Amino acid sequence: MVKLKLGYPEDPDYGERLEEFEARIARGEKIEPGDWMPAEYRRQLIRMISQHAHSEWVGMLPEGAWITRAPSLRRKLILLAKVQDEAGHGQYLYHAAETLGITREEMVEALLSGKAKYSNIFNYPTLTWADVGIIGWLVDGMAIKNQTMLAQCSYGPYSRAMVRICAEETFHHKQGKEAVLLYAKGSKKQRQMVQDALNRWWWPTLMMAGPHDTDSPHTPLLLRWGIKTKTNDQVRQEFLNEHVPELLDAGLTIPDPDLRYDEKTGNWIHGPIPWEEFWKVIGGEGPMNRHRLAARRKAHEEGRWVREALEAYGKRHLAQAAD
Ligand SMILES: CC(C)(COP(=O)(O)OP(=O)(O)OC[C@H]1O[C@@H](n2cnc3c(N)ncnc32)[C@H](O)[C@@H]1OP(=O)(O)O)[C@@H](O)C(=O)NCCC(=O)NCCSC(=O)Cc1ccccc1
Repeated sequence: MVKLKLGYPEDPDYGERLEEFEARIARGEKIEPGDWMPAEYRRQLIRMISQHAHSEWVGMLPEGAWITRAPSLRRKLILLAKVQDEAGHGQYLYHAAETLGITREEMVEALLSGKAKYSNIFNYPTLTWADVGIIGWLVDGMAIKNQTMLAQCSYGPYSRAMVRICAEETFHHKQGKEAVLLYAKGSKKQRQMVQDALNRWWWPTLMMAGPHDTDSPHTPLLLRWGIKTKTNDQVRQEFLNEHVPELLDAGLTIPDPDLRYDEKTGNWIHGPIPWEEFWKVIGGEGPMNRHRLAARRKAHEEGRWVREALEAYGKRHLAQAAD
């Protein structure tokens, strides 16, 4: 897939280079695109950043479905801006991945052919308008916890993209929270609608942080090389500690009969997560996987003429500049 020019273990200076690379990370220096890096560091970053970019692009679909059905002009404007931001996040992330030697075409092909993963969370349907609020508050809430951790990561282009993305996600989070709090105090129908949305999105949101650390094959190496700066369980715990008290204060019921507060650690402890569902969803068998990929393929086909026009324009522009 990617032609790696540097970082092969058969390089006679590999040991020395690796030592210096790890020392740079330990000193908190950022690794930049032209710098030496182990082939596996590059591979892991391409995997993660491209999955992240795909998630942003597929992530436009569940909420995008509600743009034409928003209950007011204000809500419609907010949602339009949010979905547009997600397209932009995908762009920054694809660019960050391109600095590692993979092309946009290769990444898009991996997504459209169903080879690449993207976040489990976007394979669920948005059944009511309240889902839009819950996605903003909870899904963006989990995304922010994960991305604040990634903003500290050792790869410069990824960490810088995360800083900007997190600033925009904070707005997404606030608008979702504002909507949910309003509906939680609203009419009986609004309260039921928002509780139903919470019931459906709660467990998939907890799964978003990834499998438990004991079942996460990539975490040890990603931590060692500063790609991740916290583990999946640490990120999930931060999410719980912030969101559980706020959801309870809003008068909502969290659909976990085993959820409890641990006085000793100050942590909210969740009950068993239905991991069979997670593995099924990320294996392509979630409720909306086929639908999501079909929508992305359709958008890709319908955008073909724009890509071709841009290419033709670029070529003509270059030819004119050369004259
Ligand atoms: C934490 C984790 C997701 C997973 O940790 P790792 O150490 O990398 O993996 P680990 O060893 O723990 O797992 C083993 C296998 O399981 C896979 N898998 C795990 N979790 C998931 C999952 N949730 N979904 C699907 N697959 C998952 C994993 O890839 C691996 O499979 P592989 O070997 O590749 O075949 C990490 O990759 C990361 O931080 N990524 C960047 C952030 C990112 O992508 N964010 C996306 C949301 S952006 C957003 O929401 C913005 C928004 C909001 C609202 C609306 C619209 C947009």
